[in-house]
Amino acid sequence: MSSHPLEARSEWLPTVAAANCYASAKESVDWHSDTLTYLGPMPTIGSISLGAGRPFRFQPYKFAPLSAGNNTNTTIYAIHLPHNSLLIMHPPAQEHWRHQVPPSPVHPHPIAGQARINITFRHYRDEQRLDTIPRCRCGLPCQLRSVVRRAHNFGRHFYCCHAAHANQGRQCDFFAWWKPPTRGKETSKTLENTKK
Ligand SMILES: O=C(O)CCC(=O)C(=O)O
Ligand SMILES: [Fe+2]
Repeated sequence: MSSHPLEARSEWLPTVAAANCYASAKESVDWHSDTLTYLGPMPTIGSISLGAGRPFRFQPYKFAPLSAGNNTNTTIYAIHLPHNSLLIMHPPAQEHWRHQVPPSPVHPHPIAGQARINITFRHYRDEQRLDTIPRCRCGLPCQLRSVVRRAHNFGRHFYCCHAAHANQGRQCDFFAWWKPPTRGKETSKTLENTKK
């Protein structure tokens, strides 16, 4: 059941499982929010941990609204992810928070030892497809993100150029606010070039 107006209206049915293998305690994932391009705004992500236990850290963005028990936006929270555990990142986990798996001591597993496998289950939304996502001036599909570094428009979703990773660091200045699909029509139109 969706509870946020921007969440997918359809039932959460994972269409993608993405696996990460951390061979040892040295392997880590730095601070980030998960890319929203195919998930759409306000996704729910299920995350299974297998093998060595590792800490998982999360921290609200500076301008995220404070909630009860969240005293300052610099607080870093850590939870232990043991073997065979399920972590569910509910909305607005990606828009208001960032997360990481730091390089830190592991709780070894009797068979896997230091190794940990993480599988995230993600629901790619019907309307967030390669043929509906806008293309930037480089001619490549855009990335969907939300505003995280400014108080103004905090949390608002936008498309931007994602060419740099495939284009030797070069990218264009394409910008377009994400617009919810009109009811009954699974399209993602955008409001191009309005100010951020
Ligand atoms: O390994 C984990 O528990 C999290 C990995 C992660 O953040 C990701 O794949 O986006
Ligand atoms: Fe992540």
